[in-house]
Amino acid sequence: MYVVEAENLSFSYDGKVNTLENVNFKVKKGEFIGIVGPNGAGKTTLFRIILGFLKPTGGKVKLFGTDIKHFKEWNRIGYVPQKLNVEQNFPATVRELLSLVAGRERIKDIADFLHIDFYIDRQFLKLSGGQQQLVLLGMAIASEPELLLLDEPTAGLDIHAQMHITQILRELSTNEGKTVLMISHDLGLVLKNVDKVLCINRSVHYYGEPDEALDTIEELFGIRRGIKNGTP
Ligand SMILES: Nc1ncnc2c1ncn2[C@@H]1O[C@H](COP(=O)(O)OP(=O)(O)OP(=O)(O)O)[C@@H](O)[C@H]1O
Repeated sequence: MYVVEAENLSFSYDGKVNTLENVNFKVKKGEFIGIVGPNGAGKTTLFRIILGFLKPTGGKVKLFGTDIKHFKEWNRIGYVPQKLNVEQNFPATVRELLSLVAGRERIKDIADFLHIDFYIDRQFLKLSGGQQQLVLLGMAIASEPELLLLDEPTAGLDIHAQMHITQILRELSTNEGKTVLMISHDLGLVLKNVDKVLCINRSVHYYGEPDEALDTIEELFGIRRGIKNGTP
């Protein structure tokens, strides 16, 4: 059984233009998948479909073997948004935010695991971008979901924060068998850390091991290497 399966998945916002067209891919338990593609490629749209916010206009998506039309076990899925959309003076501390989704013991476990304990009583909005991302990840994993979706979790973070988050995602997939889907524009980070790359631009251009993904990705992004096969 696969954790996520897209079969000839298509989606259109306006009934005319397909934002996603004939998308096919399968994700096994414990896999760490990097989703890449140009701006407007349909990556976030794909997430919205997997999260049940949008319905496929063609084909289907299965979660844990069940057609999404009939899927009800949403607590098996955790979602990490790019940022928390709250008022500028939103006063909650990290602990208060975590207590919305976890009991005292679980908060302690999460804080230890993510190394966020030393700022747990600080106001969320006064934390750095990297610290905020870890808290959002903490909220998403509080209910121990089996599938985690992350929308650009390392955007705008420095190299240290990027590595910390990626290392945690690697650990969640390798050691705890969580399945992780991560949208990212950071090709270096994706190619170095994931099990498989899903390269999408309306349809799937590449789905497989990172080693062989580079040519397709460069083509898709219109990047030309200075020297290829010895010729400039
Ligand atoms: N609510 C909406 N209504 C109509 N069109 C939309 C809506 N949301 C997104 N789109 C369009 O669908 C296409 C795909 O958008 P999507 O946000 O899925 O791309 P993306 O790959 O996540 O892009 P980015 O890398 O810029 O975040 C774009 O052309 C976008 O303008």
